[in-house]
Amino acid sequence: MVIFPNAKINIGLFVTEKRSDGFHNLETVFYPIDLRDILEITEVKGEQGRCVFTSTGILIDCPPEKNLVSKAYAILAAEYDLPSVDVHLHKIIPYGAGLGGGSSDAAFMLVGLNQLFSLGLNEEQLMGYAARVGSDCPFFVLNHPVFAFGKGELMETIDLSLKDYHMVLVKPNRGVSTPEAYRGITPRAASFDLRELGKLPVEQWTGVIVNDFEDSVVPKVPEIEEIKNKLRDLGAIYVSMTGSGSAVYGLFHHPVEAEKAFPEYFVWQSE
Ligand SMILES: C[C@@](CO)(OP(=O)(O)O)[C@H](O)COP(=O)(O)OP(=O)(O)OC[C@H]1O[C@@H](n2ccc(N)nc2=O)[C@H](O)[C@@H]1O
Ligand SMILES: Nc1ncnc2c1ncn2[C@@H]1O[C@H](COP(=O)(O)OP(=O)(O)O)[C@@H](O)[C@H]1O
Repeated sequence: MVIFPNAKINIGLFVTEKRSDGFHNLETVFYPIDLRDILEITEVKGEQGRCVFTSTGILIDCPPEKNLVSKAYAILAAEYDLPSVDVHLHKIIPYGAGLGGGSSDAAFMLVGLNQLFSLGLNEEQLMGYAARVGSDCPFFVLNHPVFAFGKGELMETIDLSLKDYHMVLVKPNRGVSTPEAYRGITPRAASFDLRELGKLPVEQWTGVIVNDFEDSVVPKVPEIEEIKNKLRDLGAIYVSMTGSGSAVYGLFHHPVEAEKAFPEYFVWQSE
């Protein structure tokens, strides 16, 4: 089985409260984008409970057994008699980026195993297992635009489409780890109800739809501000960092020559 886990961007991100469990409550919109990894799951016949993980592409900075794909397998294998599998990930989505790539790989692994071995899990059950992998993992089970709150695991579907816009995504060479980014945050109340995002024209998002991580992350990765400025110079009508960074996206009315503008960085553009 070959599947293609996709990335997400955050549109607006308010970190509203530090919780007693050490996590933070947030309010954000998760929006799926068509930047994808490649994940191949192969059953090893006659064996049970073992997942051998290999990867190519971007080198992931953690051992195979710590990979979120292995974690997803282990969570299901603890409750179901799963045949052993060989899993190969071709990593294309940058990490330390705020694009949720690892969470997506894990969510697709859960969904893939459910299908491959006919486990009969419904969406709600899959989201429950995904929540044990990470806070933004359940989103990738749904994979349509949502308003997310709580730790990011609670979601309401929203009506929002960016298909009329061209998106350019740029990731500076330096990444940002999620726990480190949360450490720099001072929680504050949300200044806009992101459930209503679809009603606000993109042309009016600047200054209203903000990402609370930017204040603490940008001083550590000054390239983010340079990229935002360059995207604006290229004609972007809205620019923002996604998640805890360090990737930045811009929305345009027309396609632009982004690879030429950012030869030193990872660049992806929507079709
Ligand atoms: C910041 C966000 C915004 O969408 O995304 P990314 O930038 O990572 O993509 C998410 O909150 C990231 O979710 P995720 O990457 O799944 O985080 P987890 O693995 O659950 O948690 C990693 C660490 O981040 C902190 N954390 C995470 C989520 C949350 N709501 N509050 C937190 O304080 C905790 O320190 C936790 O130990
Ligand atoms: N399949 C995976 N893809 C990417 N990163 C993974 C994966 N599995 C585990 N990780 C670990 O997760 C870290 C990335 O998490 P994070 O910084 O939250 O990324 P992002 O903010 O881009 O979603 C990596 O540094 C790596 O150690």
